[in-house]
Amino acid sequence: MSLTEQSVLDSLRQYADPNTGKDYVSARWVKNVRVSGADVSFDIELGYPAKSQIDAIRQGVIGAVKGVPGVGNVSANVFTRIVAHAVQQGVKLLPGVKNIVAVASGKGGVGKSTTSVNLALALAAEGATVGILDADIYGPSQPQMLGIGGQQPESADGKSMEPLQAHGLQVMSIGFLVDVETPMVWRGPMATQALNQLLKETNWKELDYLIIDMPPGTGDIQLTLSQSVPVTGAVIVTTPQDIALLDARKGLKMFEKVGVPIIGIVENMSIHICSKCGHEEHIFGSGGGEAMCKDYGVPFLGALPLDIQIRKQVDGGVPSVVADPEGRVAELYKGIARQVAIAIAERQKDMSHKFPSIVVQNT
Ligand SMILES: Nc1ncnc2c1ncn2[C@@H]1O[C@H](COP(=O)(O)OP(=O)(O)OP(=O)(O)O)[C@@H](O)[C@H]1O
Repeated sequence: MSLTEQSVLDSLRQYADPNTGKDYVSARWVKNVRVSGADVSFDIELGYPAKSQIDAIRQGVIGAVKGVPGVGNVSANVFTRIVAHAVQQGVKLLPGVKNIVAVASGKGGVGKSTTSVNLALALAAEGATVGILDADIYGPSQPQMLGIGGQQPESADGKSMEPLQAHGLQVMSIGFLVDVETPMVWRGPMATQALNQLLKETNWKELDYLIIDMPPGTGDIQLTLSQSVPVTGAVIVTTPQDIALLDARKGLKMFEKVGVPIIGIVENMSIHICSKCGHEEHIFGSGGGEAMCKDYGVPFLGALPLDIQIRKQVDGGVPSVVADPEGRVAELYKGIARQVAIAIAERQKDMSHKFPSIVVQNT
């Protein structure tokens, strides 16, 4: 086989991405192949953040092309470019935000906020620009979980707000604006208006992903939000308890109803490991989350143990992914984040900017 662009592409088909299992030629992530004499260079444009894996991927693709007879020097430029993907029909993307992931739960207290913040931090750790919007009107906990409680956003023009910064994330929370100690009684329209304002009047800066920590439950507020916010996909958090699973099913149906794809389900507090003797116990039952995923044909993203460190770290303002980045729990969150990013990368890209907006005018 002589050295041509085609023979380079054929050799690259032999290398499967370590996360998607697919080759980059089929994914159309190979760009700018150049053959000059015996030397070859090309770009691999990953659709998901992979800072910790870029070197290994570069070695892998170079190795694949080195197998072509007659090849000399091979150089590969591997980088990530995250683009905006399609959202519900008729809903416009937000300026400065490429992809929105709604993290929801059918009921409160299952660990939705803990999962949201660790997911956001895991995406950021892999090199993405990430924001988190705490829309949990019933118990805004992100300011405390990120160690920035008591702070307030600044506004230069009196109309829009600057997000706060914590552990590399851009952060906005309903908790910055209301007194967390005296929870307000939110009526539906008031809550959705406040949350929409919070989302749209924050100066998000070039976000690859915005994680929204949704209010728990599946009532009117949640339904209106999932209809009006441009969501790329939803992650549902549940515990293995029957009652939580039942509520999670309602959450799943709510998103389906409004045309938001479900990225997958995270099972939290899945297994308790005794910190003294290491004994493992399924306090809330076992296998429920996975069974639910099978029933509904949605991916099971992973399970987090009921672990005192998770609680201590997040409640102390330094979530596990930052507190112990190489630890077992951080690895679990990173695995979930990777699946979320890949699911988004594989979705249809946003094409709305390619079409002119049609304005009907009476002249
Ligand atoms: N896997 C876990 N192991 C131990 N503690 C956890 C775990 N996940 C969450 N927690 C703790 O459980 C409590 C509730 O978690 P969190 O606030 O994330 O739940 P939530 O679903 O967002 O609740 P709500 O919707 O009511 O605000 C927190 O104190 C948190 O630290």
